[in-house]
Formats: sequence, structure tokens, C-alpha cells
Amino acid sequence: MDAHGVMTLVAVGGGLAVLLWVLAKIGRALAGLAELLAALAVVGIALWGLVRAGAWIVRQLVTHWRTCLTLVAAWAWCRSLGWVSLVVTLAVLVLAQLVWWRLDAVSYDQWCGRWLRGWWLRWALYGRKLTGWLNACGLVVRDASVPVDVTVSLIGRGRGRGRNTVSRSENRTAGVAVPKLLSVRSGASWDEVRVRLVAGQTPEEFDDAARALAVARKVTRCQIRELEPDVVSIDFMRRDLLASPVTCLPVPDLVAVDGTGVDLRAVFAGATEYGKPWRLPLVGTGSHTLVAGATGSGKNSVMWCPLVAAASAIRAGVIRVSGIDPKAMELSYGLGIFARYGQSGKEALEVLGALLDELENRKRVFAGNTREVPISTEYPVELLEFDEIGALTKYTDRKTRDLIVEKLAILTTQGRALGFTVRGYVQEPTKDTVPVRELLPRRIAMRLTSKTQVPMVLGDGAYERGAWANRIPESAAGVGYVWGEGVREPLRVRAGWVPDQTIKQLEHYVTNGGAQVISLTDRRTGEGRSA
Ligand SMILES: Nc1ncnc2c1ncn2[C@@H]1O[C@H](COP(=O)(O)OP(=O)(O)OP(=O)(O)O)[C@@H](O)[C@H]1O
Repeated sequence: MDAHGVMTLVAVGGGLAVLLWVLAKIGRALAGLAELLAALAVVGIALWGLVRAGAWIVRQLVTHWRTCLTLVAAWAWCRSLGWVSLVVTLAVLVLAQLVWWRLDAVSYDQWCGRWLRGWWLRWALYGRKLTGWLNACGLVVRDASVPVDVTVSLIGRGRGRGRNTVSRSENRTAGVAVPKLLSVRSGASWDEVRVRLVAGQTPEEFDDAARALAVARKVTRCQIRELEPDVVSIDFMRRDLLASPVTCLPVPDLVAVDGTGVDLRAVFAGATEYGKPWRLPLVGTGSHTLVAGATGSGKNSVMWCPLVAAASAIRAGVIRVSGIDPKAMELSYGLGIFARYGQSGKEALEVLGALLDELENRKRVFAGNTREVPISTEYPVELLEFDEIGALTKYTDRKTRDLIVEKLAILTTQGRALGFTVRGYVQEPTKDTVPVRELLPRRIAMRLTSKTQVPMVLGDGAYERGAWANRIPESAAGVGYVWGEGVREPLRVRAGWVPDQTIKQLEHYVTNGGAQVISLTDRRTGEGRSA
């Protein structure tokens, strides 16, 4: 190798050495930068995590403030007094509650049980699941401007179905507004879950979804109540308080004092699904009543139970009961109770005629003196019980039925202020069968044969709002729904069951010990009873 070659080799070697030195420097600088970036990333992620954890804690403190306070109190107790004293105190509290519950379950539930249950149900059930149910029942509002991610897979084929499988995943958080859970209250049989609607929703949408919500919660009934324009209460029936028969009030003793002591505007008729007494007016506003139900649905207990509850008033002559009984089987069992009684169309016309005479008489006496007849033994409540009303307003000769409808219309339209009340019972609630249907404002739907009959009895929207009268089982005779006339939402009730011997006792009681104080003629002409 000559000198030129050596020089070239030295120059190349020197250049490579410099390059290597530069590369080593750059590498070290990059490694330092990467280390710095990694350290920054770790610190950044840690800080972000801390901020999120802090935000989560604040959110929990605000949304679950009771739980948080309880936990803080428990922690403070443990720190200052030790956990043993905390466990002992809790055990004593639980024991005290058990004793209270065993001694008086009603007052326990009223003062303590329902609050604890409401808190627990909110925490363990509704808080966790309500959003999912609302989502599944279509009760959330999706913002159409937020894109929906759709993943289409053409690879898989449905086994044996020969079509492409399409998997669709939606963005469930962004752009979805879910009604906010406000509170949970838990009563003896119902849970009331209050939610605030989001813009774009109406309470009617919740009405329509009531059945789906009941299925989601796995209960038989769900009802929606509108509390404010944007707040509804979704009520779930946890247990059925009307599953077993309700007893009617006892007939007073014959020796009992004959003061009536009965509020004729709210006479006991049975129990409501909330476990409260169900009361019906026998006089005044909303007392004209139509009870509709299939055969065997228990219509007659709606008739007998208030009569038993008002026994002392009937005996004292403050209520005079008239009966029209085309079937001749029901009212005739307590014949002595009725001041006027008829079975055939002709007899029904006589009863109605006598009532109209009395109506005219009261008009003459009271017109210009008072706006409402004061009820007394001289001018008692004239209560007409019209069983199987359809038999005489549809299934009879035209002349009789026209006359009956005409007289009934006069009684119902003019009778209220004069102390007259008409209560009719029918199996088929069509307008055709009961032309005076609209004149009987208080409606009770017992078990009906079809869904279409529900609005005929209770009005439009009753079924959607939870009056599922066509779904009452045959085994639940006496159960029905009321709506309207002071009842804001359909209310399930069960009439008090009146056994045969109670009807006999009632007859014995109101006829002063069984003495037949009124002859049949008197009964038809409506002349007064002398006890
Ligand atoms: N409130 C009630 N609680 C429990 N069972 C009842 C009640 N009312 C009625 N029942 C039961 O249902 C049966 C039928 O009752 P009820 O005669 O009142 O029916 P209905 O609707 O008047 O039938 P129909 O129109 O055929 O006379 C009764 O014999 C009784 O066994």
C-alpha cells in the first residue's frame, strides 16, 4: 500500500470514529429525552388519576351524601371509641327494631321500616338498575347529531340461517340523556320511584311503557303518576295487599244505640291496594255509581258492603233503600232492607215512579229555600240499587225500556241535591246496554272480559294508566279499579266480602229484630218504615 492509500484509510477511519462519537452523543441525548418524557408521562398519568379520583370522591359525596356521612361517622366512632362499641351499638339497634317490628309491625313500618327500605332499595336496586330499564324501555332521549358507531362483520354467518351476522354497537354514553332518579319511597306494598324527565320526553311516554317497566322490575303492576310537569313517579307494586278477601264491617248489635254515626259521604266499601280503607259516597257529589264486571266478578259485594257499613243509618231511617232486581236472586235475599222493591219491568217502573213522586215532592218543599236538601228521617237519602241494569235498559220490550231510561235519566240528573242516589250494576258496559252510563259519574270496573271494555267504564287512557281490569284473575272476585271522581290515578280496590249470614243479620237489624215492619205494598209505594 502506497502513502496515498494509507492517508485515505486514516481519513476514512477518522471520519467513522467522529461519526460514531456523534451518534453516541445523539443516542445519549435521545435516551435522556425519552427518560424525561417517560417520567413526565408517569407523573402526568398519576396526576390525571388523582384528579379523576378527587372528582369521583366529590361526586360520591354529593350524590351519596347520606352513605358518605354514615361511613365518616362510623370511621370517627371507630377512631374515638373503638369498633367493638360500634358493633355492640349496632346490634342493640337491630335488636330493638326487631322487637318493635314484632310488637307493632304497622307503627314500625310507618316510622322506621319504610325509610330504611327506601334507602336500601335506592342503593341496591333502583340506583343500579333504573338506567338500564329506562334504556331498554325506550325512555331515554338520544341526540341524533351524535354519530352512532356501527360495526358490521361480514365474516361470521348465523349458524344454519344463511344470513350475515351484523353486530351493532352503539355509543351509549355520549348523546344519550337519561331521566334522573330523584328519590325512592317505599310503602307497605308500593315503591314510588321519582324521576326527572329530560327535554323531549312526556309523562305519556312513561304511561305507554308501564307494562314494560313492570316486566323489567318483575312485578305485576306498575303505574305512572305525574307529580310536576317534568317529574313523574314510577310506582311498582311489590306485593299485593288485596290478594286475600277483605272483610266487611260487622253489623251493629241490635241493642246498640241507634245513633247513626255513619259519614254518608264516605262509607266503608273495602280496601285499596295501599292497604287503606276504600270508601264510597252514598249521597252528594259523585254518588251515582256504575259498577261493571263480568259474571262472578263480585259486583254484589260493592253493593252489600257499604249497606252493611251504613246499617245504623238505614235502621234509623236516614237512608231509604230501594231495589230493582231483574235476576230476583241477589237483592231478594235481604228483601226486608228495601223500602221499595221490584223485579219485572212493570215493578221497576213502579219503583222508579215512586222515587220520582218523592223527587217532585221535595222540589215543591225545598225549591227556593235551600240549594241542597238537608238529610233527615223525614227526607232521607233515597238510594236506588239497580242490579243487572242492562236487563231492563236493553233486553226488554222497547216501551218499558224507554220509560225506564227516561225515569233513570231524571233521577240521576236532578236527584243529587235532592238526596237521591242511583247505583247500577252491569255485566256489559256498552252505551247500547246502559244508555244512562254517562249520567253515573263514579265508575268501578271489576273483572272485565276484554281490554276494550276498560275505557267504556273508566274512560279513555284508563288502561294505559294502569287500570288493567281485563287482567284481574277469576280467583280475585271483588277486585276492581276506580278512576275519576277524585281519584287521580287508577286505583285497585277490593270490595269487602259480605257472606250470606251477614246479609241476613243486616236484614234482621234494619227491620228491628226481624219483624216485618213494612208490607210489600208499602215497600212498592215507598211509604215510610215504622221501626
Ligand atoms: N269481595 C269479595 N271477596 C272475595 N270473594 C268474593 C267477593 N265478592 C264476591 N266474591 C266471590 O265471588 C262470587 C260471585 O260474586 P257476585 O255474585 O257478587 O258476582 P257478580 O259479579 O254479582 O256476578 P253476577 O253478575 O253473575 O251476579 C261470590 O259467590 C263469592 O264467592
